[in-house]
Amino acid sequence: MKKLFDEVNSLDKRCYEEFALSEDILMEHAASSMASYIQENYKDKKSILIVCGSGNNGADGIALARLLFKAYDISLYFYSKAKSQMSQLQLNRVNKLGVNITDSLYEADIIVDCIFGSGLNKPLKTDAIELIEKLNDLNSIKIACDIPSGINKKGQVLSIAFESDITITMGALKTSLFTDVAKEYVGDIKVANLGLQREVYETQTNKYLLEKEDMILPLRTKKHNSHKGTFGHLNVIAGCKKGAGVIAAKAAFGFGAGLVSVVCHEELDLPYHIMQTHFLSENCTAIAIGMGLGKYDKKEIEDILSKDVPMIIDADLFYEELILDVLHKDIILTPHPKEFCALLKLCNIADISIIELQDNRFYYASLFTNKYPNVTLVLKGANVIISKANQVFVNSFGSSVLSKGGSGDVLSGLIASLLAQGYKSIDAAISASLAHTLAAKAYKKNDYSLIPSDLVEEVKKL
Ligand SMILES: NC(=O)C1=CN([C@@H]2O[C@H](COP(=O)(O)OP(=O)(O)OC[C@H]3O[C@@H](n4cnc5c(N)ncnc54)[C@H](O)[C@@H]3O)[C@@H](O)[C@H]2O)[C@@H](O)CC1
Ligand SMILES: Nc1ncnc2c1ncn2[C@@H]1O[C@H](COP(=O)(O)OP(=O)(O)O)[C@@H](O)[C@H]1O
Ligand SMILES: [K+]
Repeated sequence: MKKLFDEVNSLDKRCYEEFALSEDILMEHAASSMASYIQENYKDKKSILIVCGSGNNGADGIALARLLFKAYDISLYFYSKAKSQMSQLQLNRVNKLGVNITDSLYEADIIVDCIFGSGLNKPLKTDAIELIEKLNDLNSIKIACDIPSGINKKGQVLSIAFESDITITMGALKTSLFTDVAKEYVGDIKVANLGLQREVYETQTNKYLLEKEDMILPLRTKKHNSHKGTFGHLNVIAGCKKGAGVIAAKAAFGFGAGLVSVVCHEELDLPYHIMQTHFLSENCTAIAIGMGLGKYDKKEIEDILSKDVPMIIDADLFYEELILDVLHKDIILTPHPKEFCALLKLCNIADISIIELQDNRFYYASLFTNKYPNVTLVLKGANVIISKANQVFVNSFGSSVLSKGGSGDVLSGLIASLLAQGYKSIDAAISASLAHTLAAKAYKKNDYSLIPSDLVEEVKKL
């Protein structure tokens, strides 16, 4: 996993104070990282338009113009006059070289957005919105310097943002690049070193971006003397919408649980390898409950929730006060944003709209897990946030391929499967979430066509 930071100003400051690196050195490395990226990846391109604002984001752009002068046909466009000390210094340097400064926006092969970086601290004015609209309409390769202009420090987009293909971010990864809203704008994210290796530049953090290597599959290579019970017995509680439980059960079986039973009073048409029971199994090693639950018998659900068995709770139960009785336990919750808003309200943490939640996902996820430190929260979305106590992990591999009914049920099944097989809650949540999104990524048919069973088939091939 890679470290994520809410802000890097303090890390820059540490470079000046502890390592005696000047702002000029840091900026030279920032610009030089962008220049190398462009030269390595776009050898055949000719023209580059660098659009600059008045601060140090603009200064990065001016320095980039100097570094690529003569290698490409470079033009600088100024949204506003160079104001910061560094941008004036950089401007002085390019003026001496004779870099072209233009007042027209044109469809260069590459456009680099250096209008606003981490300094964006108020809503965009109309002229900035119009500028970004025009840039977005151009059919160029689009690179954002540090962060696409229009995304603020919290990862919110108040009006519009630059739609980049690539964001080259300075020093370290920031949480603002990993909100659901930002995902529409950031493209591929690369990190530019600022004159130090990342492990030296970075300090401690409690937030991490998950990588493929963080997925621990339930491989059986070290288990030879085994039987089906070795790999756990999952009980999935099916409710009114039985399909949800069945999808979860199938996913769980495909992800390695030795036995899977669906608990349901009505007869179900299940594949032969999945069992049906009317009550919890004596030997069950994990429970999945909530998906498709609908109307239920309160006493029965209370009994199930009171069991001392690893448990994942999903969907309908986030609207029920019953859930308050188990939030002190080591359980996993997998709400989507609407369900999480309902849960926050039930817990008296906040009464907010989905928009407000989506604009502050990290904040509310942390509020919740700080209040309930034994719970592992999997807050679904375009970038899934997984959090327990003070730790936060982000899974950014998902895509709109997954925006289908039933995708969440597959996820619950995958998590439950790992719980049944003995994974710790946080490990089950991380590995199953990665498996879910990487399986969707591996799906090669049309991206509108995925159905839950396709997802399970891809999970089997991971
Ligand atoms: N501090 C450092 O050592 C480094 C800074 N770097 C660059 O510096 C950037 C931060 O620079 P700054 O702090 O100067 O900030 P920015 O360049 O992001 O922009 C801030 C400027 O825009 C103005 N502004 C903010 N919101 C506005 C709005 N909505 N409409 C109009 N004007 C607005 C501010 O008043 C300020 O003048 C980073 O994003 C990064 O690109 C990099 O060179 C790496 C090293
Ligand atoms: N645009 C997207 N990008 C990434 N992941 C997505 C996207 N849309 C949906 N998902 C994922 O798909 C799943 C949907 O779950 P959910 O909304 O509970 O659906 P359901 O209850 O119908 O199964 C979640 O894991 C979510 O993170
Ligand atoms: K920018």
